[in-house]
This record gives sequence, structure tokens and C-alpha cells, in this order.
Amino acid sequence: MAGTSSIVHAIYVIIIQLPLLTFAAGILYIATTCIYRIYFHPFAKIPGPFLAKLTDAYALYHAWIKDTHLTIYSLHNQYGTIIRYGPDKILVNDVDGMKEIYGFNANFRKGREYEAMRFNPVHSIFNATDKKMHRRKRRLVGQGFSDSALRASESSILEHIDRFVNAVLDEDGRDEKRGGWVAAKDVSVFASYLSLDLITDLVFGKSTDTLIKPDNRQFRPLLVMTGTRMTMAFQMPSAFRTGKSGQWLDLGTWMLHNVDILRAQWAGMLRGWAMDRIQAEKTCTTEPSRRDMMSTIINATDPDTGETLDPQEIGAEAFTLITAGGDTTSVGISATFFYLSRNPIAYERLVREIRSRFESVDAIRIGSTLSSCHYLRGCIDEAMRISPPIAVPLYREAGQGGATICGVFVPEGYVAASHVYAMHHNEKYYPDPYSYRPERWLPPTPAYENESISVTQEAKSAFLAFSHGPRNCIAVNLAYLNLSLSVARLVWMADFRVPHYPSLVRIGEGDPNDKNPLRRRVNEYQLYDIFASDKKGPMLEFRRRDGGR
Ligand code: HEM
Repeated sequence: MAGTSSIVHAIYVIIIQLPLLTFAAGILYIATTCIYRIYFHPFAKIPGPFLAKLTDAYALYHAWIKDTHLTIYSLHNQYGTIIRYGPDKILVNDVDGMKEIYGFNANFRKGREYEAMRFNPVHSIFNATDKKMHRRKRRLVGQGFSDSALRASESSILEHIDRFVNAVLDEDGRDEKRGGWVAAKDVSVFASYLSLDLITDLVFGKSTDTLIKPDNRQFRPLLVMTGTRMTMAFQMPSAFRTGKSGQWLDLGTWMLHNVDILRAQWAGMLRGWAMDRIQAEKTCTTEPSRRDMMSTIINATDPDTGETLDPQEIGAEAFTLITAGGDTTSVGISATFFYLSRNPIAYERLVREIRSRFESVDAIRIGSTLSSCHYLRGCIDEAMRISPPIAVPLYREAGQGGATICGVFVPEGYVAASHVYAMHHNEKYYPDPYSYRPERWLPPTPAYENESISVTQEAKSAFLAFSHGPRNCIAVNLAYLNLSLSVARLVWMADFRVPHYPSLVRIGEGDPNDKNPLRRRVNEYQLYDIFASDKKGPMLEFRRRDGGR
């Protein structure tokens, strides 16, 4: 009898009391964690939104609605230079602080946020968290971005840019009654096709060709989905368990199941392309007419150690290069056309520069004339200042012993970042930050004496479109080349203007009636953060000018 009653008691404990005890322990854990994070945490005194002090779900929510950059900017305005954007994260809106986080000697490294974005079994140059591993990869992958590699790729780059120009100037819908202007086109769509076609060609020697083969356009949504998944995992790594055990705990599996399927398709496809490329390289007996990046990377040896990258690493690098380069330059191109189409003085000035420096569109290529087009460069930089292509905060984790940023101690393992969009709109560096003024970037030489409102050296350092220090963009030169050639060739070939229909003009602009008050600035090109920003518009009408072939 006694035995039966103790079994009943045990069952009672298991069924009734254990869940209650577990629940109570859970509540106690959450309550103590909250109290700790608010009052005793090393960042307890740093101002920021209440919810962000408690959980990364605050940042995750803004990643979900894709307004991270606007939110952080307004938080800096509300709380000041240093804010708390997650329990263990601070953001610093200051050039000196930024250098302390990203500079060559900084005691910070990429950490768990980048691990959470990793889809491949091995690290790539982008998500390598170990500094030594990164240095090795940078030396090897960097060989694909050398000046000579770029020059060797010039004809392929120009071929894709010409396809872009032709697609935008496509005569379909040309209306002679309206002076030969073609029907409005969404520049961002064609710029995205250009970016993807170009980078797949440069990396694999085989392009997605989306500009000329509409059937291939399913590739772009895959890239967008990958970015969506990446940026959410980036904001709340603890909830995303990509590549780790306990997949059922992964928020991505629950919330983004369809996104995950597309993302996996994308990763699988790129891995396949990389493996084909490795195989082709092994069997190739003749010197190719042009070395693509895969070929350079497959054959790259570390000058110090003689090491090479193994096939798994090469697959990871291929995925990184296409994902990092597939839709970033397109934001710069689209933003530049957006701001030029709304700023007639800048438009006229750029048109004068390009059409007077080059005798024909074919003369626009790599060389000293292109690099002396300072106004062109100013137009591009100013567009990327107001609307930076990568507008999420690039988190860095403090290393052993921690680090002090603008007087705030960041203990080891805690996270700091400077946010590009907040820096680019900081009035201390860029007065009247929402005005599009390419003159800010003209060199302070006698040639521009009367018009230069040249920014200070400090403000130049605040330009973070390509980040700063050893983890800055490896493809800065390639990106500027692509941006300059695309903008210059299209400006040389055609006039452009905003369409007559207000509903078309509004695409890409802020909307004074938007339910999100942060999206109401009409003259600002709107970005949607998915690591590299998504975007729409501008819709523009083009007209081939006399002499434009
Ligand atoms: C306008 C165009 C571009 C912009 C604004 C841009 C911006 C950036 C930024 C801000 C970073 C730092 C990311 C971080 O710290 O997490 C970065 C890194 C990187 N970018 Fe770009 N990028 C552009 C184009 C490209 C292109 C065309 C490629 C070509 C494949 C590329 C490849 C990379 C790679 C591999 C890294 C990682 C570098 C490292 O960690 O050492 N980017 N880029």
C-alpha cells in the first residue's frame, strides 16, 4: 500500500509540480536577468530604449521591418553619441570611437553575429572571426581584386555595363509625341541585374545574364531572401542556430521557413558552380584568355606560408563573393540616379563634366580621364553618404581584456559598433546632412576654389560606406569602377528626368503619410535593410541624346 502511495506521489510531483517548478524557475530567471541588465550590467548606465536593454528582440523587430538604419539614427538624436542597442551592445556615433572599434590596432573582432550568418561548414573571408584566419584569407582572396586583375576584367565589365545601358534605354514605349522619351524604367531593377551578372561573370567566368535572359531572373529573389535571413540572425544570434545542433530552437526555421528553402537553394547552386570551377581548373591545360576570380583564388598561394585554400573554403568564398557583391553596387547606382534626378544643378554639372571630358561613350573606360572626373566621384559618394548600400551596424566583439571606447569600458565578449547611416547624417561631420551636395567631396584644389565646400579630414574619416580598417570592403576599387563606368556611360548616352505621373515619381521616395514616421522624408532614397539594402526606384524616363549610339 505504502509503495502504491509513493508511486502516486511521484506521479503527482512529475505531472503537477515539476512543470510548475520549471515555470517558476523560468520566471525567476527572466526576472533576475532583467534586473541585472537594467541595474547591474556593465552597460547599465548607457542610455537607450528600455526594451533594447532587456533583449535583442528589439533589434530583431527593426530588422524584420527593415528600418534599422532609421531607428538607430533617431535613437542617437534622442539619447546622444553613445547608445545601448541591445543588452550587450553599444553604438558610438563618433569618428574617434569608430577608429577605436574598427582600426588596425583595435582590440575588437567579428564575433557571434557573424557566426550566426554563416551557412557554410567553414568560414569565409567575410565571417572569419579569428584574426589570424582572416589575415590569411584576405591575402589569398585579395589576389582576385588586384589592379591587374581589374584591368584584365575591363572588357567583361564594359560588356555588362553596355547591356545595362541598353536595357534602360530600350525603345519599347518610346513616344515620339513626347519628344522621344522612353517609358519610365525602374533603375534599381536593372542595376540589380547588372550587379549580379557582373559579379557572377567576374567570379566564375560564367554570368547569370539576367539583363539579357529574363528567364534567369529567378536568381535575384534568392539573393534577397539570403540577405533577409542573414540580417535577422545578425541582430539576434542566440535565436538563430544555423549550422548548429538544436535546429528546433532556431527562430529562422519557425519564422522564415520559405526563406530558408530559397536561401539553401542559392547556397547549393553557388557551391555547385564553385565545385565545377575547381574541376575545370584541374583539367584545364591551356592558359585562359581571362582569369576569373575563382581561377585566381584556386591557384592563389600565401606568399609567406605557401598555403592554398581547400575546396570547402573555395566554396565558402564563392558564396561570400556573390552574396557580398551581388546587390551592393546596385544600391549605389540607383541612389546616384535618384539624387541626380531630383537635383537639377548637380545633374547639369555632372552632364557637363562627362560630356566634355569624353569624345565618345567608348572612350569612357579605366584610366586617368575617368579618375579625374571629380564631380562624378562626388555625385557617387554623396549618394552613398545619404543612402549607404550596407546600412546595418557592423558589430564587433571586444577581445581579451576589453577596450575603452569614448571613455566607456567594453568588457571582453561585449559588442560595439559605429553605425554608417548615423555617422553619415551626423551634423558635426556633414552640415545639412539630408541635402545632396556632391561639392562636399571636391578636392580642395584651385580648380574648385569657388565651389568646393570640401569636407574636413575628420568628416572624410566618417565616410563608412565601405567600412574602415582591416575588415573594410575588399572590393572598393571594383565597386568604384563599376559605379563610375555605369553612371558615366548612361549620362553620356542619354538625358533623364522624373516621369510626369506622381505615382511613378513617388517610388523610392519617402512618403509624408507613411505610418512609420521615420520614412516620411520625401527627398531621401528609401533603403530596406537586408544587410545589403533592398530598394525600389527611382522610376526615370530616358531619352537617347544626339550622338548616343
Ligand atoms: C557599392 C558597393 C559595395 C559596398 C558599399 C560595400 C560595402 C562593404 C562593407 C561595409 C563591408 C564590411 C562588412 C562587415 O564588416 O561586415 C564589406 C565587406 C566586404 N565586401 Fe563589400 N561592398 C560593396 C561591393 C562589393 C563587391 C562588388 C564585392 C565583390 C565580391 C564585395 C565583397 C566584399 C567582401 C568579400 C567583404 C568582406 C571583407 C573582409 O571581411 O575582409 N563588396 N563591403
